[in-house]
Amino acid sequence: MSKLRVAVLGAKGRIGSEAVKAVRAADDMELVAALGRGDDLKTLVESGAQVAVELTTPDSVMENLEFCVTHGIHAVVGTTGWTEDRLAQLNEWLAASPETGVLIAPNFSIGAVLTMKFAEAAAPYFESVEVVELHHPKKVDAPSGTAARTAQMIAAARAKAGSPAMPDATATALDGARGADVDGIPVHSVRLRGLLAHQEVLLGGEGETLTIRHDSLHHSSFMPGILLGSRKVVTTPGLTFGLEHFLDLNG
Ligand SMILES: NC(=O)C1=CN([C@@H]2O[C@H](COP(=O)(O)OP(=O)(O)OC[C@H]3O[C@@H](n4cnc5c(N)ncnc54)[C@H](O)[C@@H]3O)[C@@H](O)[C@H]2O)C=CC1
Ligand SMILES: O=C(O)C1=N[C@H](C(=O)O)C[C@H](O)C1
Repeated sequence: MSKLRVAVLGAKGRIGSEAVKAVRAADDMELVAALGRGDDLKTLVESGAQVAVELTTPDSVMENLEFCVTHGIHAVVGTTGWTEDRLAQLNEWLAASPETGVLIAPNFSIGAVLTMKFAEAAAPYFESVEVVELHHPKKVDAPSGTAARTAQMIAAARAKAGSPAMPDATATALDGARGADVDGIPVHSVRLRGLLAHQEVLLGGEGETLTIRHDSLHHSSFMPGILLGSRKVVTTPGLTFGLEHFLDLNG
């Protein structure tokens, strides 16, 4: 069987360099290109890449994806910074290239995906929910893509269940003291030397609290998700948002 031809964009970065090693080590994949900032995207075409793993920065990801999608190269995207406008633009490009697949995964680690699903399931049963994400201090965006997605899923679950507004008597607050508001869910961002990627979802009800915590201790935690996404995206045209869609979480 022929090997899947995979390229990595952002190949010298923290997660990109780990992805290069993971693709090289996968028996069913061939690393055909490893591009950094300033490298020519035409290399993707010349190398015959079928999948581009996009692990760059929020200011680079759109240009890279436009190139990939318009050249029929599937993409597995871990880069953060997604907004409704950006997703609409990506969907426009995909509409003109209907056989191409793009997976955007706010988080590739199975534990983080499960944290999001558990938080979504638990949210309607508690009066209060807040998200705390904790990352290494070189991270350029806040809140994390994972925390933003978690908060969106919690808010949607609460809206579906008809949950009332959360109790909060705050009358005066310093700017930022109550965190960022993501669809009505407070999200707090900590940047601390020594950390990698961590998240807590705090849920509170009458006389009890539930804390769902996930820790990524090494970038290796993201690799099984990147490899799985690369294998699946080639047969999944259009936009898939969230690795959970490529996992059987009910089995
Ligand atoms: N979805 C997930 O599970 C994960 C996502 N991330 C996200 O991945 C992104 C990268 O994170 P890190 O590796 O920590 O950052 P980093 O700053 O270490 O790496 C980014 C790399 O991309 C390169 N780059 C920038 N523009 C480029 C371009 N146009 N073409 C090729 N390379 C380019 C930079 O020079 C740098 O080497 C961030 O958005 C981060 O939030 C990080 C870890 C896990
Ligand atoms: O920048 C990081 O490191 C990470 N970014 C992603 C995010 O913003 O959610 C995923 C993970 O948290 C690591």
